[in-house]
Amino acid sequence: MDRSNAESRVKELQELLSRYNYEYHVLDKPSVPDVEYDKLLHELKQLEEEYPEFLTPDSPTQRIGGSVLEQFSKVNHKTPMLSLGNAFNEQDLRDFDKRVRKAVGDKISYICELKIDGLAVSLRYEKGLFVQGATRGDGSVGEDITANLKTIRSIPLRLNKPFSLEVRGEAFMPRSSFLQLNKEKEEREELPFANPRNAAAGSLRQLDPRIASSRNLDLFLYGIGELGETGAETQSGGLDLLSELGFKTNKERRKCESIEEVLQYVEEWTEKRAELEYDIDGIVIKVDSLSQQEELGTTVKSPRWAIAFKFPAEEVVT
Ligand SMILES: NC(=O)c1cc2c(N)ncc(C(N)=O)c2s1
Repeated sequence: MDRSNAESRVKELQELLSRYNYEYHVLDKPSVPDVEYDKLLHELKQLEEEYPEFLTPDSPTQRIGGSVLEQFSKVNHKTPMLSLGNAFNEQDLRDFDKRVRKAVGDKISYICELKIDGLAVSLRYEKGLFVQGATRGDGSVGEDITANLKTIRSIPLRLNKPFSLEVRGEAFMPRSSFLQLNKEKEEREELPFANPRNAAAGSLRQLDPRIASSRNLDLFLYGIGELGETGAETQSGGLDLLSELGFKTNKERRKCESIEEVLQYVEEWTEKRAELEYDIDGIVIKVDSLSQQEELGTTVKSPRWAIAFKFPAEEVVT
């Protein structure tokens, strides 16, 4: 194949494989069998080896970086990654609703989202390209785990629009992967992980991205830093925008027009959370309007416009 054909074939394969990857890992609706994906990926790897000038950092072949890191460098979060205030029962939620109404009046809508039991991370994109990913750390300073996050196939290496923004989400390990990993650990007489959250945290803290890549991690995005730039007016609109940009968001979210509807949603998921393929440790309830969120503001450590209902800890069967 001559150079100019190689260049257009590389571009065609990068587009095609990014789309197939998106269909499989974000939409969970693959349009081609794995063997087709692997064949095309192999062809792209060969062409990029033969013509390295056509290799780009966002190519589907660049998910697993080469080097093993000595240590993680530090990342200062532009906007702090706050923690959430907790609610443990119906009265706590009613008190939250009262506080919100007192501050911004009675015209409010809430959005309820599943609280993923994983590790909070932030991803930074510049002109649409994934450039850096970090752990929450202490909320202001986290660890640079870009190489490990690149191995999570549902994270787009390039957005559908050349936006520069920071997004937040929860990295997690699906329960099936957790059970498989512990089975392999026990076979190797290694100490198993206590739960999927520890397994996800331990995997993202590996200095060798090849190990992180083997752990089948995933990520749900739920927040956009500096929302204003993107024109979203509500949290639910922000989630729709994240989906449009190619991110994986959790589809179980629900708009609630009253605290009664919030309580219903909490009740529903208290019952059926075991049906999910991943662990959740509660429900996050947020005031949907971003201008009302601004009005409510934050305390030093958590937003006044959101609260986490925590499920009662499950009795550990010994
Ligand atoms: N600490 C936080 O602010 C959050 C933590 C989490 C979490 N673990 N899962 C889901 C959400 C969400 N959908 O907003 C949030 S928000």
